[in-house]
Amino acid sequence: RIAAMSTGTFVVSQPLNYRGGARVEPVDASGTEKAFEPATGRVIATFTCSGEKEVNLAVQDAKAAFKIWSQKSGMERCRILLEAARIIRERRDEIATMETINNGKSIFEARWDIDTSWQCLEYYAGLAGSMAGEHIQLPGGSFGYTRREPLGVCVGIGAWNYPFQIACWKSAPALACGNAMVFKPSPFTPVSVLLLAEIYTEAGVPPGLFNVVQGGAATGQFLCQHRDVAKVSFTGSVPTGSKIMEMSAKGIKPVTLELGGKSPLIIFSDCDMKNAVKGALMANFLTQGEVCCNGTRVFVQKEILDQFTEEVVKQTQRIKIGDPLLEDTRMGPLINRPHLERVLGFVKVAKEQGAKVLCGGDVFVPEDPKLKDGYYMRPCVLTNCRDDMTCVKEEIFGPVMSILSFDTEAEVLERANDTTFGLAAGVFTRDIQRAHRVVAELQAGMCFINNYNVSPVELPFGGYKKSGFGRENGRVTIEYYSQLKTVCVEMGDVESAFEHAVTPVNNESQLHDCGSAAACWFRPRVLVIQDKKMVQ
Ligand SMILES: NC(=O)c1ccc[n+]([C@@H]2O[C@H](COP(=O)([O-])OP(=O)(O)OC[C@H]3O[C@@H](n4cnc5c(N)ncnc54)[C@H](O)[C@@H]3O)[C@@H](O)[C@H]2O)c1
Ligand SMILES: O=CCc1c[nH]cn1
Repeated sequence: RIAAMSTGTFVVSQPLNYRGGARVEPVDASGTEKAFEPATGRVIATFTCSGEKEVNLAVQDAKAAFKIWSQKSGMERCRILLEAARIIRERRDEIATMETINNGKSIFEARWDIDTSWQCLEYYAGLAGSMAGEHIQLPGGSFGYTRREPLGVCVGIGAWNYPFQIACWKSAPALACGNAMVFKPSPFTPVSVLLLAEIYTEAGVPPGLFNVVQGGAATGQFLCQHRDVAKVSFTGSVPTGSKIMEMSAKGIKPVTLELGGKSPLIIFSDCDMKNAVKGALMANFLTQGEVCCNGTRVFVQKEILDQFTEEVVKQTQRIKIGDPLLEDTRMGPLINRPHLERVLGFVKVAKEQGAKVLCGGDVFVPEDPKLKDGYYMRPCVLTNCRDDMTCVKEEIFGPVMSILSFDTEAEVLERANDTTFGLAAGVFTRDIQRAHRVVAELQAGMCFINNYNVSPVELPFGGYKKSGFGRENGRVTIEYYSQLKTVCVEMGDVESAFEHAVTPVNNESQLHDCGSAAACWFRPRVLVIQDKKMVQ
């Protein structure tokens, strides 16, 4: 039904909270918010932000569902996640349409996002059945083993640039590990995550396992401070990430922080020029440049600066801007008017600081009259940039590429790393040794060689430095949504320290000859106390 929609027609008619397996209106409020269709500037939803009582109910439902879900075997969870992945795949166009309407990204790109969403569910479904601990042999037939157990109720808080995908990248590993989740999307993009909640229910997760609360900072704070929340996974800006970490620290809750960036893309003169130009566009203009890992500082080796710049400008000017639901559109509107103004402000400051605008950087008004109140701008390429300029130092989160030139590998590495961020980095070169040498030196969590902004779900994604910590995707993320329990099993008798005086152990062979696990651990301490030579 939604897939058949055209821009300017959709309005939200159902509640946007999801609790106990159904859409609900929140029982209390912490204000209201409006969601827009960026393509037209129309309001598509006015909704109530969840208050403390609603957050409590969502966590309570999640807690109850956790009891059921965490008792299932990995294979049982796997089957349900695979079914959810199948439904997402089947409804790909409908979900992508919803994402495009509420976020503004082109439908062409939104379909890619939905693909990396169901792929993520499939990937963690596959891992669910193989989550396992270790068995460790101890002396005298005693042994230990470890159990990888879920954490409990996890909170996911998302940004507005990849609303459906972020919800999947957080919930898939969380649910695969046996956790429940309460998810809060950005108030700018409250809509598509409801489709995910319904799909999980249809696929067979227990009611309450995946709940959605809506709202901004206040709702987010209730979630982070809730005593029954075991973990917070956050995607958003550095300042908010810092507050999330502070709140979580008070409750000793582990956090995953997926934050912002100002990533370098290094183009050496021996690169394949065609691919390097394509890579630079991929690194800067997906989702109107509103991508955390974008390579917005494009360092180009002097010998090819003019040729590269000319080609990048030519390709950038060819990007079709307009109605994001049209098949041939490749750049839609930015998320909202304040953000558009902010991005245009960065271009203005760049010019004032001496940068040269080679193309774009201004408002774009589409011919279609229904789009006249949308938030469009032309993608921008800046040259004459210096490392100390605002456009080169700060995350713009819009379609603005800064080109910088360099001479040597050592020089570019130093400049590329001279940032407090460390999310991503890229290098284009035909020299295989240089490629690996350079990425080994780059201070970034996600590095690309001869490509940029591809997101295979098998690979961990996350930042260094102020871009955050913890990872999404890849096998390692299982560790961020589970905890390890160690079980020590005594097969002999308990050897108590208090039953009789312990004879000092005099040599190595005696130490290893002890009959029980406990004896092995306690005797060396006695040895330290009794053997004067050792304490001296
Ligand atoms: N590293 C990544 O994977 C990744 C992905 C997407 C976006 N981002 C980053 O996100 C930023 C843009 O997103 P944004 O503008 O939505 O970020 P934001 O930090 O303003 O908001 C992110 C989320 O946090 C919530 N929030 C705000 N204040 C809060 C508080 N005090 N307590 C709890 N929750 C709170 C918001 O409502 C929203 O849901 C950019 O910096 C971008 O780089 C990072
Ligand atoms: O915006 C940054 C990259 C990303 C996409 N989905 C989650 N993170």
